[in-house]
Amino acid sequence: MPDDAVVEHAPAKLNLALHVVGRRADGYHLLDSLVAFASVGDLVALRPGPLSLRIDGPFAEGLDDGPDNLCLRAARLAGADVSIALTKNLPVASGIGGGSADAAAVLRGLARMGHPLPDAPERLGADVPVCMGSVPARMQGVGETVTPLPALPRVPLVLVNPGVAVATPRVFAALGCRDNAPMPAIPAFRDGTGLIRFLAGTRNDLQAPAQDIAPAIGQAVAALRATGAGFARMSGSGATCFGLYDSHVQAARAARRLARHGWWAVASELAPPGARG
Ligand SMILES: C[C@@](CO)(OP(=O)(O)O)[C@H](O)COP(=O)(O)OP(=O)(O)OC[C@H]1O[C@@H](n2ccc(N)nc2=O)[C@H](O)[C@@H]1O
Ligand SMILES: Nc1ncnc2c1ncn2[C@@H]1O[C@H](COP(=O)(O)OP(=O)(O)O)[C@@H](O)[C@H]1O
Repeated sequence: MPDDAVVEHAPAKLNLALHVVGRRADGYHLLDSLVAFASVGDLVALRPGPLSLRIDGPFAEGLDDGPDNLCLRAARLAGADVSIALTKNLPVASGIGGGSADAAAVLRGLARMGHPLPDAPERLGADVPVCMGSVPARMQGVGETVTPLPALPRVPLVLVNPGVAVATPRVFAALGCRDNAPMPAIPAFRDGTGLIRFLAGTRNDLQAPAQDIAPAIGQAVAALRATGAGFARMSGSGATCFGLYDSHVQAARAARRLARHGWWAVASELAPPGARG
């Protein structure tokens, strides 16, 4: 029987740099972030039918498939009745935007099925606008200002999650200073070395407060460096960390070593534009 599913890849979002540069009156923080996407991600498949959600995949357990799931919230925002199958490959609530990526993938898929994109997708989450395009971008404001950047080099990387949950609001609340300097101007990068040189002059302002809450994050970053990463940092509000490597062989070997700690560790690469898994 032919399958009429519309399939969308929901790539992991990486905050390669994340500067917190202020705070709005409503408590949301103003950000300045270099966002990229990895080739690893979740998968959503949409089929015509009454609104429903089925979840499988390595991180399906523990993720609620009820009405608050971001896939269903996205479909409701678009006013669409659709049957959604989500393959959850990314750890939940871990700083790589899995929920936002899923919501954006549902909206993209619905657009392919003829449903107009809803206004203000940021109502679903601060990371949804950048996940809509899933291309490298400078993200500012509270996430609603997205400026696409030229393609990044396809740098081999490893994502590692030390298995600790850190709640995003708690990390923001633990920030020492909320008025930090913005990122420097972002040049075009010819290779991974140029990208790493730039990142060395940037920060993730959420890493120190997240590490105070969950010291395993510091251990994960140190372990990435010990496996030869030329650069390692936490993404978003954590706890997932990334390391950038010279080669895919080195990244694959590092992921195998890091997994021996009992951590989720996958080798991937910075996704080329248009990559859809
Ligand atoms: C920190 C970031 C950086 O990309 O990534 P993650 O760690 O979530 O991946 C995002 O801004 C998170 O985006 P998202 O996870 O969609 O956040 P939301 O659900 O909108 O907000 C969760 C909570 O985080 C805090 N929050 C979020 C975004 C922001 N700019 N300022 C904030 O203070 C608020 O307390 C808010 O109630
Ligand atoms: N489809 C989904 N995938 C992941 N998380 C979801 C989803 N729907 C709702 N959530 C909820 O959204 C929150 C943020 O999840 P996620 O986007 O994975 O994390 P983060 O914003 O830290 O990268 C979690 O508390 C989770 O329970």
